[in-house]
Amino acid sequence: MTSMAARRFLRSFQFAAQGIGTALKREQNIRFHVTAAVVVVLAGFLTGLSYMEWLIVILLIGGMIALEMVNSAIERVVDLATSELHPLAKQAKDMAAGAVLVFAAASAIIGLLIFLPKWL
Ligand SMILES: Nc1ncnc2c1ncn2[C@@H]1O[C@H](COP(=O)(O)OP(=O)(O)OP(=O)(O)O)[C@@H](O)[C@H]1O
Repeated sequence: MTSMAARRFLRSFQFAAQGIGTALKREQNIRFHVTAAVVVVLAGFLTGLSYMEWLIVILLIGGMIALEMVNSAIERVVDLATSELHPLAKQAKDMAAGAVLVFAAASAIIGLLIFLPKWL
């Protein structure tokens, strides 16, 4: 990689890190997901998970936080596009929120399928 390309890559990385920082600072939902992730990881250590189960848990935690950040980004873009009430603005925000709900429900079910048999 040329030093120019490396610098550009590093800058993109810095902007992404700023995005994560902003999300943590401004979005209560994302702080909730991060807290929930810490609880799940602690529960994973206490319960004892297999290699595959850890892979799934890490994928779900990362996916959940990433999707919540995309949802927050969509909310901002919609608010930037219009300050008026518009049916498309509502559809965009509600679909993004719905996507978060779908992934959260799937994650919760998979989490229960992984943890419950070990606890019962
Ligand atoms: N510009 C808009 N036009 C039409 N409906 C909107 C608009 N902005 C938000 N809504 C709708 O109003 C409802 C409440 O939105 P609200 O603004 O309270 O939350 P949000 O912007 O979706 O998220 P947050 O509370 O995190 O800012 C949602 O159904 C949302 O889709």
